[in-house]
Amino acid sequence: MSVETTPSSMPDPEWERLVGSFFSGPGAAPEAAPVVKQTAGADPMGDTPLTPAWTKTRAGWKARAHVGRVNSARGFRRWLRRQATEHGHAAQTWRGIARTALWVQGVEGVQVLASRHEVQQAQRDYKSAKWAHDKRLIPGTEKDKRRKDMEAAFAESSKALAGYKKARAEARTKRALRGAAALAPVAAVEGAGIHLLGAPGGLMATGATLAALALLGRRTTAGELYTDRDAKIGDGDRMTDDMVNRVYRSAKVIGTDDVVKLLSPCTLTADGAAWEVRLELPDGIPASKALGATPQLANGFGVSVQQVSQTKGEREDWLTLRVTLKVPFTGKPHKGPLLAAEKVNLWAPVPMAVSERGDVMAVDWFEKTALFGGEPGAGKSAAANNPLLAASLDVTADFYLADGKGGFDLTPFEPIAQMIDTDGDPKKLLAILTHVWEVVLPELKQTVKDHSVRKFSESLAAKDKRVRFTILYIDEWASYMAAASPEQQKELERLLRLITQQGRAYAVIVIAATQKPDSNAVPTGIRDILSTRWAGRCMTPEASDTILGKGRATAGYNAQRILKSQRGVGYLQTGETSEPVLTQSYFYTDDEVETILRRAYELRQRAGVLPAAAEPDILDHLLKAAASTGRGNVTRAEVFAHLATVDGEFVQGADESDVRYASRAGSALKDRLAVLGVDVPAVQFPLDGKRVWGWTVEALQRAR
Ligand SMILES: Nc1ncnc2c1ncn2[C@@H]1O[C@H](COP(=O)(O)OP(=O)(O)OP(=O)(O)O)[C@@H](O)[C@H]1O
Repeated sequence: MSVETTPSSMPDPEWERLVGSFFSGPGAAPEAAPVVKQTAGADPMGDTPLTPAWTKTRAGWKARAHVGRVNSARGFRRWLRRQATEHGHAAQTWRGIARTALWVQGVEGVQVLASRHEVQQAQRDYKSAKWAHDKRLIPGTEKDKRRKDMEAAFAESSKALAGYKKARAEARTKRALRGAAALAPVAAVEGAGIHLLGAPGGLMATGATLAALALLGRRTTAGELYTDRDAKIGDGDRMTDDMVNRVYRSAKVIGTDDVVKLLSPCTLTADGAAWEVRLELPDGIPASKALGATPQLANGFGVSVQQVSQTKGEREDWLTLRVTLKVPFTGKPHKGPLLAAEKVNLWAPVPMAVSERGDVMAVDWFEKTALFGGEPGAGKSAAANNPLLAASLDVTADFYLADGKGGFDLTPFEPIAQMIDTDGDPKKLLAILTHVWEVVLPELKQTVKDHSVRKFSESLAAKDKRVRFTILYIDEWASYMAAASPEQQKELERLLRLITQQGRAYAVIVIAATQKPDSNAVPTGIRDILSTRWAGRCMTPEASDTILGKGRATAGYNAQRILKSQRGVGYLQTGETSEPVLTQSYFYTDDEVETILRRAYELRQRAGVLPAAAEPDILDHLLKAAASTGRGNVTRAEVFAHLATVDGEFVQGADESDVRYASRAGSALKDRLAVLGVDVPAVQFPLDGKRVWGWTVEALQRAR
């Protein structure tokens, strides 16, 4: 049995080990983890896992104190609420006083009353016997009889009076004894308190007396005891064994007679952010049933569905239940660790996100491919930035990037990318995929062959500089498909499938991001082989399942439940078989992205691995010539004059007439533009009072 209560801020040797090999550079190395001294023999039976060693460190004590404060505040709020009910402590004390007084008074009063009644009756009988006897003119025999009756009535009355007196005396004695019995302990405690501690002792003794009275009055007149039957975490109540069972029963996860066994006590986590408990489900109830009932459980605990998380344990009947006190991930974004890293080793796992428990989620990217999905604004680009920026700081990674949306997300990567398309142009994507398939992959395969190994590895990378990572990132594949012709679509799909299937062993990391993760967005065949999945907020459970796999939503991993306010939150599934974990990705602002990429550029410049600047094409020259006029247009003569300075073909021959030169240069220009697939016919416009042929900057830019 163990309770993991290590908060994110706590030293975590596992994390230190993980990042130890990941970062390098001054200031990048994480501080050495505080040494936690093991006290030998403190736990010979090994049965005290509830007190992890870190709790004895300074930070551990601090965390405990925080938990103590949270618990006290919550306890006080609960106590205040209780005071307004008949279970309030004042009400209990009054009931205790009344009950003690009743006990002291006892039941003898009834006997006293009865004997008094008897006395009254006997006296009435005596009076009437005497009245009958005192009458005159009564014959002697009758007189004697009446006298006897009167004397008997008198004797009865005297006896009744004596009985009454005795009953009253007895009642008094018993009351006095009970009164003494009730007051003696109070007096003794008070006396001892005052004698030993003075006034504070007296106060403490009074408190003890009141507590004893409250204890006597804890049952209401109807006989009810205070219970947490309706207690809910959302109302500030603490999680209890009873509460967990009640909630699982009302959520119909277990039957009314079933009981969930708690494998650990219900504990408030060390950071005071959540209640946590490990539990065992009764026989015949699979964990998936509990995972699918999260909304009902949330209802029972009085919290929102985002606050309840259940994680399957090592066994089918084990679960870890966590109920957070606030909706998680609505605070400040998590600062990414790359800001402090001078360079990165992509062979080590890349920290991507932080889980609800504050654990760092890192992904080992070798032999991995990934799909990032979620509605617009879910945080896909921000999440995908984590592997991209990490790769940028590893000079052995080459970038092939394509953005089908034609946005600006990838523009900062342009200076370090081997090939990039930020226009959503299927022709350019085709060129990228063709290059990766026909040039990059054969070279990588050759490298593996040369070393007679099966695949790339870190040790091979140390021996041969040709062992490099290839990052192929495609944002919004669906937009490319929508713009491509049917032949292009087929070719694009074929190439992407081949690269994804064959590239894994050669460190080709294919990452796709999509707003609408259906088969149009990423072809099913390709989607199925993308091993790492990140599902941000989705419109429907079906969309969530498209990213994470069929049946995940009903099993509790439903990205539709992610709130809009939970920025950058998504289920991260790091392998085909692993369980998705709700995480919030590290977030890098635009400025931070720029800072990291500037560092990446310098790193690559020093290592001599910057991509060769692409040769300007004929359209670039036309645009340059047009820009240099400052008029927004450029004449044919000006274009030819500029081209003559950069390209020999446009130099006028010594014996070439102006007309012949214009015709030859004109057709050369037309041919060159046709090779680029660009068609920008010359137009006429007025210049210095004449009409001349040329191009406007606007038309040239449109063609680009
Ligand atoms: N991890 C995060 N932490 C905090 N805020 C985030 C996080 N991720 C994203 N955001 C916020 O959400 C906004 C949208 O993120 P992002 O551009 O990554 O979404 P997207 O899913 O890629 O959107 P689109 O599909 O339109 O490109 C960001 O500008 C940022 O403000």
